[in-house]
Order: sequence, then C-alpha cells, then structure tokens
Amino acid sequence: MASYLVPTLQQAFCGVVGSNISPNVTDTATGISPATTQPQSILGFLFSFTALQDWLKLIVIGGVLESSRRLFYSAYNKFVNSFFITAIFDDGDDSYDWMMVWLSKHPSWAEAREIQISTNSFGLKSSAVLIPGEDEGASDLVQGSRKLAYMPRVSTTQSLWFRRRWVTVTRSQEPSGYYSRPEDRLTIRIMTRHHRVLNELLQEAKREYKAALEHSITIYVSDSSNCWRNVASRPKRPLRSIVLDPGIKDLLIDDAKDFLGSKPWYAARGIPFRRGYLLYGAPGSGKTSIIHSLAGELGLDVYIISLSRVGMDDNALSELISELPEKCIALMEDIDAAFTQTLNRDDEPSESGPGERPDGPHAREPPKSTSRVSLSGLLNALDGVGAQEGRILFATTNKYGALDPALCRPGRMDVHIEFKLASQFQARELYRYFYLPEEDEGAECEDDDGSGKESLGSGYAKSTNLIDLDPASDSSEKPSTASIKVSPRGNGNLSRAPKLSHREILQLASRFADAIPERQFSMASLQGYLMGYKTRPLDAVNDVAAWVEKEQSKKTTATANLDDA
Ligand SMILES: Nc1ncnc2c1ncn2[C@@H]1O[C@H](COP(=O)(O)OP(=O)(O)OP(=O)(O)O)[C@@H](O)[C@H]1O
Repeated sequence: MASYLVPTLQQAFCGVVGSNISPNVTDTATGISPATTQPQSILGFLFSFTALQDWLKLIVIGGVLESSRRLFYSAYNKFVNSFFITAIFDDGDDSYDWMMVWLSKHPSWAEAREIQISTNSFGLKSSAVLIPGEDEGASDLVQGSRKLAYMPRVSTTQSLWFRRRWVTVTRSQEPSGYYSRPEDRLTIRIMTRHHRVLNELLQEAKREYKAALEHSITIYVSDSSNCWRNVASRPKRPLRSIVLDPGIKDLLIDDAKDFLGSKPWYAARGIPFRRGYLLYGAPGSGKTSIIHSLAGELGLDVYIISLSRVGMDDNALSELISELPEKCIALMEDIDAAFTQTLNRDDEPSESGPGERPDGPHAREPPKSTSRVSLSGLLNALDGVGAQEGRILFATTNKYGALDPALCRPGRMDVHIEFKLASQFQARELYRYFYLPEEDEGAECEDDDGSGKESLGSGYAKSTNLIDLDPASDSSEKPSTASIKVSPRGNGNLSRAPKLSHREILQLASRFADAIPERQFSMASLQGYLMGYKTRPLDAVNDVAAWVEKEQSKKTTATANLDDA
C-alpha cells in the first residue's frame, strides 16, 4: 500500500508545486489549470476503491494495536492491583476524619514538599491554632489547642510506610451531591493482599482519633435533612463538680454501667435492650449537667433529639431514633415542651405525679399541642419496632405532672429521679468545689475524718498564719478580706486570690451553707452568685446573707405581681 501511496502523493505534490511556479499556465488538452485539477485528483485517489481498502487495513491494524495496548494495561493494572488494597474515604464520613487526623500526625505526610496548611478540626471541633514549634512543651489538645496540620496539596500522591507495608495516599476533589460541589476524597492504597492490614490501619486511626477526644464528649444533633451531624466536642465535666443529694449520682452511674454490661442478660429474657431515665424537677438543678457528665464518665456520645425542630414530625422522629448508634446517650430536653408549649416553663415545678395536674388557683386548662410530633408518634419512636437497641435515653422536664403516664411507664422511662432546689449540703459542697476544684478524693477523706490535715492538692496554697473563721467568735476577729494577705501567684484572676488552707475553705463552706435557706435557691443561682466572687471566697461568705435577703424579697414581689395579675 505504501509503495502505491508514496508515488501518487509525490505526483500530486509536484503538480501543486508546479502550479505555484507558473500559476497562469493552462493545460492545453483539457483547458483546466493544474491548480484546479490536483485537489480533485487527491480526493479521487482518497476515495478510490483500492485506497479505501488500504484505509480499512489501517483502521483494523490500528484498532488491533490499541485494543492490545488496552488489554495489556488492564491486565497489568489487574496484576499490580492484586498486590494492593484500595480504600476510599469521603469527606463527611467519620472514617475520613479518623484518617485525616492520623495522617496529619504522620511524619511522612507532614513532610510533603507541596503543602496545604490546614486549621481544620476534622470533627474534633477545636480548630488548630498553634504553629509547630510555637508550643514547646505544651501537649496537644490537653490545653485545648492543636497544631496546624501540614498536608500535601490536593491531587498529589504521597507515599508512606505502615507496618512495613508501602502505602500511597492521594487527596482529590470529586464532584458530589445535587449541585456537583467538589468534596474532598482520600484514596489509600496499601501494598497488601489482606484486609487485615487495612483494618489495623483503621483501628489505629480510630484509636488516635478517640484519644484526641479523650477529654471531651461529642455532641450530635439532627440537621434539616434529618441526618445526625457532629456539631461540637465539649470538655468532659468531672462528676465531682456536680453536687446532688447523697446517693443520686451513684444510683445513676451504677445503673447505667450495669445496663451497658447486660446485653446478654436482656437478650436471654427477650427484653428490649434499652433504658430510659426521666430527670425532673426545678430549673437549674443540674439535670442537663449530670447527663453530660455521665456521658463523659461512660465514654458515650450525646445525640440531642429536639422535638420542636423545624421539619420534625412522627416519621422524622422515628427515622432519627432508628439511626442512633448502638451505644449512645439520646437526650430529649424539656420533653413536656413539645406537647405543652402553652404552659410557662418557669411555673413552679409540679409535685404531682405524671398525668396528675395540680389543682388550685393556678391550675390551667389542658395545654394544646403545638408540636408536629404526636404523643403516639413519640411513644412508637421510643419503643416501636424501629427503635434502636442499646441506647440510653435521658429525658428532662420541669413539669413532671404534665407528662402523659404512657410516656413515663417502665420500658420507656425506667428510672425517675427528682432534682430539687439546693439543700444546705449541696450549697456547702458547691462552695467547697468552687474554691477547691483540684482537691483529690484523698484530701476529702482526710478532712472528713476530722483530722484537719490540709490538702496538698488544694488550689489555694497552704497558709502559715491560720485565721479564725469561727462565726461564733468575736466579730472583731471575723475574717475579712482586709485581714488576708494577698500574694501574687501566676497570671490571671487567680493571682489575686488569698492564700487559704483546705481547712479554712471548709469552714467558710459551712458558714456559706448556713446562710442558704433549705430548698429555696437553685444550684444555678448559687453558682451565679459565687461567680461574682471568683477570687474572693471570704467576701462570698460575708455577703451571702444580704444576697439571700435581696433574692427573697425579689421573689415575694414577683409572686405578689403574679397574684395581682
Ligand atoms: N447540682 C449542681 N451541681 C453543680 N452545678 C450545678 C448543679 N445544678 C446546676 N448547676 C449549674 O447550673 C447551671 C445550669 O445547670 P443545668 O443546665 O444542668 O440545670 P437544669 O436542671 O438542666 O436546668 P433546666 O431545667 O433549666 O434545663 C450549670 O452551669 C451548672 O454548672
């Protein structure tokens, strides 16, 4: 074919060249100029039968070559891939966050030459603020701050070693969703034939991620598309910081721990593996705080179910509850509000049982429901067929009496606990914890047995000159801020705190508690009062009687106004 094509093309080419040399020369035989004949002869040649045969041959040979090339590459890729496991992680999935946190700490990943700097939290909900080297000596996360992450730029592939296996990591952006918005994707290829190595990598990444969250709990809420979204990580609150009447905290923690370890027991008896706690009582008495603290103690995430969320109805609620993970705390705050929003949330807490409305002058009409979640929808969601097993449900309310008995029955709410206004015992313990937050358990015991030993762990340094804190003693000897030496220690407000011994704090705590009338003030209001005396424990005690008087007269006026209305 080539032997045929070459002379013909040469002939055509020469004709064209010739026409350029003497463009005005006309072919005498035909009367047509060569410039017009040459393209026609080329076209004629190209579509002649013999040439078409040659084209066909070219196409067939080209096709065979291309197919063999593709076949070879696909076989080659298959062969190479058989030595690798490829895992894809999409942004928005928890596993993506595990991997990103793990990778951001990996030396090879951080040594990339084309770097993207990121303050992203990757679900840890604490943005990175420290530049590497800026925080010598400070441990990450413990102080609530993380280092910036150095990451390879998108579309680059980085390689690293994991358990003597070669791993390549590629960051890319792929269009996703309705508007094809680019979303980050991580592709990890591990040189191994076993999923075991991938699982080990995932386990390590998840472990590190959890360790980063060790000092915090993760809070989830449902978004407008009815999916659970990780919205915050909160520092764990020590159980000791919540002061309840003796026995309540132990009851809650023991019961919840016992439940979490009893899955086989429930299965053997065919009882649905769920537990519900109803915490009711005065506002600001620690219901929400104890739930968050328990979540930290039990290592569970908190899923907040808001019955009054826009778009929440029976179906959405049931779907949300069925999507809860196996071990978690589901929290429904102010469970009464969804059905009784016409009631004032600040009404006196009801002493009556569920379904028993208080009679008397303040009794109201049965409240109308304003929520799109119906009571039967809620009941079904809590223990219907789709209800998740293994979850602990906490519900809180200030109006126990307004709740439907069906909602409170065992199986839905197994344990009911009342939270009352502060007792003197609580006031004393609150004061003590407020000014001695770092006191260890041992120190508490030492003092409780009356030995009067002082705590070395006290937030307040040991005082050499003990002052007389006995209120019974002569008023001229009563402690006042003027009689306390102010010793600067460290930076910030605490540097202005006086040096008081452990024993002195305890004595002040007792005096503080004596001034608080039993069950009249919420713990939140006592905490609010002490906040005004962060560095003045003595003034807090000296001024408390006046504060109590003022608050009581405010309450009397408010009640009188309510009666007049
Ligand atoms: N028993 C308590 N011990 C220590 N602090 C408390 C206690 N009760 C309340 N507080 C403090 O008061 C504030 C409010 O508490 P919390 O939100 O837990 O009360 P609540 O009972 O859930 O109130 P509400 O019914 O209004 O939601 C918190 O900052 C908490 O630190």
